[in-house]
Amino acid sequence: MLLKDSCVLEITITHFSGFKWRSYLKLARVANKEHPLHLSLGGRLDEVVVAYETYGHLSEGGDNVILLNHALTGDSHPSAHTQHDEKGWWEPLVGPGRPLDTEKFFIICANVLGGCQGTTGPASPNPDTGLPYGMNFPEITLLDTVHVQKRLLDVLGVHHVKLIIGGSMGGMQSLEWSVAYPDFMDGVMVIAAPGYASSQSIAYNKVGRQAIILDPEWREGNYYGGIGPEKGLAIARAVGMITYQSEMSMEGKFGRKRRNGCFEIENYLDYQGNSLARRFDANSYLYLLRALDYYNLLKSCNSYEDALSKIRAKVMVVGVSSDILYPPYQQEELVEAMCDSGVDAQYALLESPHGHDGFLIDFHLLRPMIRNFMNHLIK
Ligand SMILES: CC(=O)SCCNC(=O)CCNC(=O)[C@H](O)C(C)(C)COP(=O)(O)OP(=O)(O)OC[C@H]1O[C@@H](n2cnc3c(N)ncnc32)[C@H](O)[C@@H]1OP(=O)(O)O
Ligand SMILES: N[C@@H](CCO)C(=O)O
Repeated sequence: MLLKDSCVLEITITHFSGFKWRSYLKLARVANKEHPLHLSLGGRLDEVVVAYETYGHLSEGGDNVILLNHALTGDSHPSAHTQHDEKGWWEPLVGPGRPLDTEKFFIICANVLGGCQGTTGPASPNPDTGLPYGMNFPEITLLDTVHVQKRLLDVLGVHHVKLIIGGSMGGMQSLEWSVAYPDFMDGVMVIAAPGYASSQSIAYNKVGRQAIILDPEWREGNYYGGIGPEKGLAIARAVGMITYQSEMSMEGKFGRKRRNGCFEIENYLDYQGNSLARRFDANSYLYLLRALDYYNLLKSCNSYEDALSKIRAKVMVVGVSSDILYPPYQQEELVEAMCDSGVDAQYALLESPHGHDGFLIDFHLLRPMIRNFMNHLIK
């Protein structure tokens, strides 16, 4: 659905003080009272603004679009726009002459629904009250984020994309895309993401959420303008960081080294936890972890096979050899099920010691994988 009154807004209102305005950030309203967003779990949003960035130029035929999806705590900034701009989370992969080549392709990256970097989320004002939603924000799924992205592409006049790509939560969104809008893309590349959230991954998320909601500063989610549950969020991130690494990478980096009376791994987890507490909204973290828990391609269909058989795109699934969060057998299982459903799907293993976050570190290994898949799409 194309909203006739969609427009780029001058500012987005958010009550999250860690929101970082970047000069290349663009905003689009993709839902309003006349065209609300009906959510998969029954809720509704009467106002949705999406924060996004674009790289390169849309070709005349509109056949050069790549949609790039970020992971849990990422944002719409995968790469610097100029040499003076801040580096992004996929800097070595996105840019002129890089595998996601901004001289050839029009690359779009949007902050997710429920996020805290410009797109509508729990820190946004509830249009009914003018106050931040907090925990009155409706429950969301990654499929809802996909519908929001689709509305954004409609607004941008994009009718087809060459590739949808992402790692971790970004990979899950890419898969949701391939099932929800099967004819909209030529290819989908999914890195370090499973076909559904495992019980173990839900367990880690449970601990993270508990750390936040048991922080007295969480105040049932009504902390905007105050301190907020910084300690709880830092603990939640520490748990997450353990799952994003591997025994080998931690042993290599920290071993049993000590400093200031603590093991270095403890210092590291404190540092990473506190860093996230400064740059991320705790309520967004709660909602996005829950969306990860709900992720299950079964949901939109009668069976996993039914869902996968809808896919028309060519698919490349990459597992990270040392990933303890979404171990490679989960990607192998997914590709096997896809092939059984008649999908043109391939599997590749990224041999990395860095664990789940290998997709944010081992760029030299990802580079040829992306290039090869792009060539496969162009054939
Ligand atoms: C799409 C997206 O997913 S976007 C979100 C991705 N970004 C994040 O997750 C942000 C958190 N950062 C990270 O997890 C990592 O930096 C990665 C995955 C991006 C890269 O991994 P690596 O290159 O192996 O970095 P590493 O895990 O060693 O972390 C480096 C940071 O920890 C700090 N650090 C390292 N050792 C210690 C220690 N013993 N004590 C305290 N701090 C430490 C470093 O100073 C550095 O800080 P900086 O990021 O402020 O410069
Ligand atoms: N470390 C990344 C990946 C998590 O899946 C992030 O924070 O988004």
